[in-house]
Amino acid sequence: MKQAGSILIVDDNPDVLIAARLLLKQHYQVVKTTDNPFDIEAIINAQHEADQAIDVVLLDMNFTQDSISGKEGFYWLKKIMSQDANIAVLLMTAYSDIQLAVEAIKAGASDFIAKPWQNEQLLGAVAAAFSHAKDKQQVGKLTKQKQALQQSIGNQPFEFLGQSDAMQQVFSVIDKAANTDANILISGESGTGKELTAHAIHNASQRQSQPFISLDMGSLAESLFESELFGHKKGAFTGAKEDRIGRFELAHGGSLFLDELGNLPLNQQVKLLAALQNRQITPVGGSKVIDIDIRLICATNENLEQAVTEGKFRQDLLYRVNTVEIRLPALRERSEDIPLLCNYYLQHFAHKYKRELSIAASDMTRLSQYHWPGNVRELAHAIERAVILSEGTELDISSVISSPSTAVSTNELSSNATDYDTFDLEIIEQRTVRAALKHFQGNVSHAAKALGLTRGAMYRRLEKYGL
Ligand SMILES: Nc1ncnc2c1ncn2[C@@H]1O[C@H](COP(=O)(O)OP(=O)(O)OP(=O)(O)O)[C@@H](O)[C@H]1O
Repeated sequence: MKQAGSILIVDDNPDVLIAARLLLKQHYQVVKTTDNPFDIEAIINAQHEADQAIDVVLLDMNFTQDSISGKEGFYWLKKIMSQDANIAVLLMTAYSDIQLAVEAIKAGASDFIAKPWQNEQLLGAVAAAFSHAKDKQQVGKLTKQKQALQQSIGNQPFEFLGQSDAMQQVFSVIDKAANTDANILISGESGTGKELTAHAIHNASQRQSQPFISLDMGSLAESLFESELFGHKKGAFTGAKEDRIGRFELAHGGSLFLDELGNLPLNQQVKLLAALQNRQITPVGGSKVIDIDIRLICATNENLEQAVTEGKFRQDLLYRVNTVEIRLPALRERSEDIPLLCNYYLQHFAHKYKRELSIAASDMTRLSQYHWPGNVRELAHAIERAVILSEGTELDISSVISSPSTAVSTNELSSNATDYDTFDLEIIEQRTVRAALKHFQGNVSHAAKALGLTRGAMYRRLEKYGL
């Protein structure tokens, strides 16, 4: 049976091309030949586009008649390696020369073979070159996977805390569901800990030593969804300068976390559903189908059932992703957790900014009564800001609760954001952002849309104002 794989033979002698082709065609699926090394680049590109990327090039060392220096071979070897580092190049020459062989291998060739060859000898060298090419491809893939993993490690989550009954219930569902491969849908307002929950599920699952790959659908331009999810081939669209591995493939063996699932456009929902049903994907512009083994975790701060009713979200996709549902309570619904969280973040930021600080009992009561519209994210930012601004050994919570720019009383929330008692644009902007968040019950995407901001721009403002 023929082996999968593509080989290109480059030699200016037509007899050599015919002999090598006849032999290798019996063993490999794709065998291309050329007597002109200037065609190499175009053939490699065409094979790539046809999803039959060249794995091995069998390359003559000397193209000009009577040339024996091997210089041309080295020139084309370097060109091939810079065009596609995954290709293994097997050099051949009629003038067997150990010194040349050593130099060729030092320059990056996979091996060296002397002409005329014995068939068995050539087959052995080509098989070794194929295995070298597979190793190179694997290393390339692992390097990309490592980069993606390092990004997730960079966002190392905080501890996941909660003593309230509501959070204990959440932890219990995580315990039960983590070890199954069930798809999980996490819902809750912005800042309630949906991403932290996704990490907790992955870490408690049997996939914990495999990648955890996330994709925030809220911050993606519509044209990028498909390529981010499934990857693309070089040249698939303008700007696709090289192959890109999609998140599905990066997460293979591990967990894929799709944040803000409600933002996925309807035409992309069909593709996601097909990928989940078939457990296979095809990169944009490619034709090769790739098997995928992932555990899917999705999050949303939208009501997806309502989105189904409004025709914005596919019912069949919702059924696919919500085998288990976890609803995270807003912080104001579990105010008994507030002291625990305040102390945890106080300790964290006091250590970070090398401060010794505590929270007075009366201030803790005020913090517990505050309604925290931005949930735990707001609490963490508020504590960090207070740690920086406090002067004594007691945490000064005036920057959290009573400064005019950050304090939010129920009155203020119900007041019109554009009732000007100040013309300070920053304060007006901050109030407007708050009012929009309140209006959309903490739904960042909706608030951003209403304000005419991208989700990224909205998050920058939330950070800036510690919301
Ligand atoms: N239970 C918790 N214990 C400790 N920290 C928490 C908890 N919940 C959330 N946080 C912290 O709050 C911040 C926001 O959490 P996370 O990103 O998980 O929220 P989210 O619900 O995914 O938000 P969004 O919908 O805006 O993406 C993070 O810094 C996280 O560490």
